[in-house]
Amino acid sequence: MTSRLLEFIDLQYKYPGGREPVLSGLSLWIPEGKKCVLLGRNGCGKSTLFLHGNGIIEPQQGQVLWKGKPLVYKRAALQEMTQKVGLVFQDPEHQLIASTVAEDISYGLFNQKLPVDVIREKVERVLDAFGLRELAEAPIHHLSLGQKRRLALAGVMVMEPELLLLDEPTAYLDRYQTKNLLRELDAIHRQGTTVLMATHDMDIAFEWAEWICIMDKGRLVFAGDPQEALENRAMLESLHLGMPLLVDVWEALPEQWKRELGGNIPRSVDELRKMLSVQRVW
Ligand SMILES: Nc1ncnc2c1ncn2[C@@H]1O[C@H](COP(=O)(O)OP(=O)(O)OP(=O)(O)O)[C@@H](O)[C@H]1O
Repeated sequence: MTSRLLEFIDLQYKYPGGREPVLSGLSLWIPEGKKCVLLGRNGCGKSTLFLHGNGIIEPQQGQVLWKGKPLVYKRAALQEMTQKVGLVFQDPEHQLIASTVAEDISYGLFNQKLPVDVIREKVERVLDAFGLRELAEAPIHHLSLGQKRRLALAGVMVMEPELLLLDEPTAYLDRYQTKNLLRELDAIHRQGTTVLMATHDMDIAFEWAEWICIMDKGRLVFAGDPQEALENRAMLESLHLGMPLLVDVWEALPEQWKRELGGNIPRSVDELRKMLSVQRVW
């Protein structure tokens, strides 16, 4: 049975001065070891939920559980949570605090009071893993947005979190950068980290995720695997999420081809290409 790594139970949250609650009875859980996507339109509360995920925001009502145990809202326990649950903000400017790349990556490790040689070794590893070696001494304000985003992810991954929360990581990335990021996330996932990405992009969700959660108006409206989400076409369209492009392509294929291909919508263009070449339909 899949275990629940992080679980939100009946969360309610209204920002001070806000008219409506942003989260109104939201319950969802993140299955351990899966690549998960959180979908929902602008302003439905995805970022607010993420801020509950590692204890930055304390629920006004409801509970957050980590491996079945309620979060403890005390300094030491929260510091531990920010190590276990890495949060990458949508805007890297909200995340980067030190003056150079290497300093920024090491910041959390110094907070953990690790020995200097251990810190140095971890920073070196992450500089290589994220292709930041040549920028190690660069001032942060010299970096491009794409480099800042890469650095924000590196600064979180150096803490070796068990769960990685990414808030719209593909916003403002071109197709090439998006593909690279998804490849990086696959590598992170293969090394044992559970990943949850907030996005509006159905194509990414369908191609990449193993588990999809959909929020609307501060509540969960769907949780399940991507194929199951596609069976709820009316729901996806009513939430203005639309269908992945591959579904439209699939639907345009002749009925006989679809039958010969086994009736399952391919998850990526590569998969479609493979199916078509195996079946020799073109
Ligand atoms: N600090 C804040 N103070 C007051 N209201 C806020 C604050 N942060 C967010 N909100 C409001 O809460 C609602 C939910 O915002 P949130 O950023 O959680 O949604 P989201 O689903 O992540 O949106 P997006 O997809 O556009 O990033 C919005 O109406 C937003 O204006």
